[in-house]
Amino acid sequence: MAGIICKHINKKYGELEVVEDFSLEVADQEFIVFLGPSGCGKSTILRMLAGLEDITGGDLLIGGQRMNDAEPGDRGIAMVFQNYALYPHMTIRENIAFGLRRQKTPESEIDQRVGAVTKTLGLKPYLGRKPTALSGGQQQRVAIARAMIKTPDVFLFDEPLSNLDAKLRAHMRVEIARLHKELRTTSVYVTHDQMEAMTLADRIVLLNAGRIEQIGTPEEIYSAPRTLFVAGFIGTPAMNFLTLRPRRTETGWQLCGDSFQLAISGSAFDLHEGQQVIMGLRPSRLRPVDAGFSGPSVQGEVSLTEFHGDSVLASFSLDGVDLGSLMPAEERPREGANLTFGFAEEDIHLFDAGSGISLRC
Ligand SMILES: Nc1ncnc2c1ncn2[C@@H]1O[C@H](COP(=O)(O)OP(=O)(O)OP(=O)(O)O)[C@@H](O)[C@H]1O
Repeated sequence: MAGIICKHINKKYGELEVVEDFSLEVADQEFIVFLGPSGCGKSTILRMLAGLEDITGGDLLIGGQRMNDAEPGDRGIAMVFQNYALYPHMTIRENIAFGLRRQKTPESEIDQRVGAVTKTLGLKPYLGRKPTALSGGQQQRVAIARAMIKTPDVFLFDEPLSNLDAKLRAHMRVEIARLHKELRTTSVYVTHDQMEAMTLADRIVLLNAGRIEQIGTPEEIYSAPRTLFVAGFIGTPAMNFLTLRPRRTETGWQLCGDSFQLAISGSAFDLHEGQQVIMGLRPSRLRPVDAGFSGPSVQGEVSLTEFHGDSVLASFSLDGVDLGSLMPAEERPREGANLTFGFAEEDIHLFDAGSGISLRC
């Protein structure tokens, strides 16, 4: 087992810097997920950890040892790829045993270890088959078995579930979580799927354009996004955003839109007169309220309702911006209804409109 330390790592392709000043400490046994949009540098960082890509600058330590120039095979890692990377001419047993056989491990030990991992992963019935005779999910399980059998210090996963359909992806996600609970091997997992990140990660590293936007537990990233980018990236349906101007009042602050004002205490935020701010509100926190509601609220005419199963997303427009309110399906409003949507001050996220940085103190 081993922790990983990345100190000011960067990666350049010629003049193009695709990873900038990346610093992170992954604790022993931790499950870290790199999350971000396509092209943000997740795979490049993972490949630098694996030794499949040179590190342009900075230091990489695995288990306390500097690994910048170590061969992939000398890093104590095992990697699971999106495309499974199985040998098509070999049986499942041969695929799983390949690494051990190359290390000249005695056959009796290979048998025992193949038996153990295939039992854990439910692969025993398929040992004699070739990879093409397995489904995508089964092939990915073989790829995981092949990584597991090496008993590495660190697992690296590069979008391992991307080629699977939604149902199988959800199933394999649970399987990977279960394996981690059992093995506690330090893991770094790359995905652009926020559900995978939220459910698997001890901590998420959210990346954007080669830079870290935020590092935190799934709860921290969801409930206290530090930037507008994080707030917009995490959460389904996406967060509502409105551009407002704060004005000081005798009792607190007024957030002024073009056609409405919201009175808040503002005590949790670093606000200034004359500033432009962006308010974020999760659709699930914006709910129809009665006339007696005393908290902050906005009004709007429901233009569309979308059925989501247990819930309904009602859309309305305010200051020319489309907003959504997520409510239980049985409260589905009539399209055209004029409603008041209320929320709690604690549910407000405020960001500086220029820098995109959270204004929460
Ligand atoms: N060999 C290369 N030469 C030049 N640029 C590259 C090379 N490999 C990757 N890049 C660039 O580096 C950036 C990061 O790529 P990377 O594959 O790490 O992104 P990613 O976040 O993993 O994206 P995805 O989710 O689409 O795989 C991208 O802009 C990509 O175009």
